Amino acid sequence: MTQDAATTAGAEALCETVRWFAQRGYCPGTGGNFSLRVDDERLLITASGVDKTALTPADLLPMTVEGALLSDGKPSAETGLHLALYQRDPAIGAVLHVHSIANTLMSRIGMPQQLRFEGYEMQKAITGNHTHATRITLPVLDNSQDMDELASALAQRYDEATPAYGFLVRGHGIYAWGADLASARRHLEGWEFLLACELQRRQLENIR
Ligand SMILES: CSCCC(=O)C(=O)COP(=O)(O)O
Ligand SMILES: [Zn+2]
Repeated sequence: MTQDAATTAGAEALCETVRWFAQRGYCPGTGGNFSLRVDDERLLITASGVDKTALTPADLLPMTVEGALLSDGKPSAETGLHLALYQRDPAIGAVLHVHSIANTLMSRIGMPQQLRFEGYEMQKAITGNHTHATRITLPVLDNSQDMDELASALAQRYDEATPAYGFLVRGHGIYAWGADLASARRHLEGWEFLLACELQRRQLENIR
């Protein structure tokens, strides 16, 4: 597929964002997957199993929002979740998924259905939040190797996930999205900071 200038620029920007996270340890063992909406019908998504620390546009595959692959290659094993989000909300412009120690552990300790955050200035990184003095919630879905099952669990909890612009998958990682790449990245950085703070606070305060 030949790409127009906007798609080429979007691919470069997505790769820069992926490398930024990966080089900071958010994508160990090729973990994580990333996508960017190109227009109403098409998106770019990372190929499966590639090293995210050195990602280039050649590692991005074009596909339709309905799931038809538009080039050769094997798209992310978690493509189904990305598609479910783009299909659910045409305003979603980018979806980012990473694996960190904080997001993996925080979804397991006490097996929560959601995590609550209160009192952190960083809460303002999540669109719609203007103060630390409120409580925000991040839903936790049980992990599954069946993307249809995960997508249907997400559909049932979508109203909870909407204001969070994200959700955790238990023992697995976090998904975050936004209207564009910059806001998706801000949401992901914000949630990762909040999760790392809470994990460390629990350790320091001996909370289970
Ligand atoms: C080695 S991590 C296991 C797979 C995973 O959870 C992930 O995010 C990466 O899968 P992909 O097919 O997108 O490379
Ligand atoms: Zn994953």
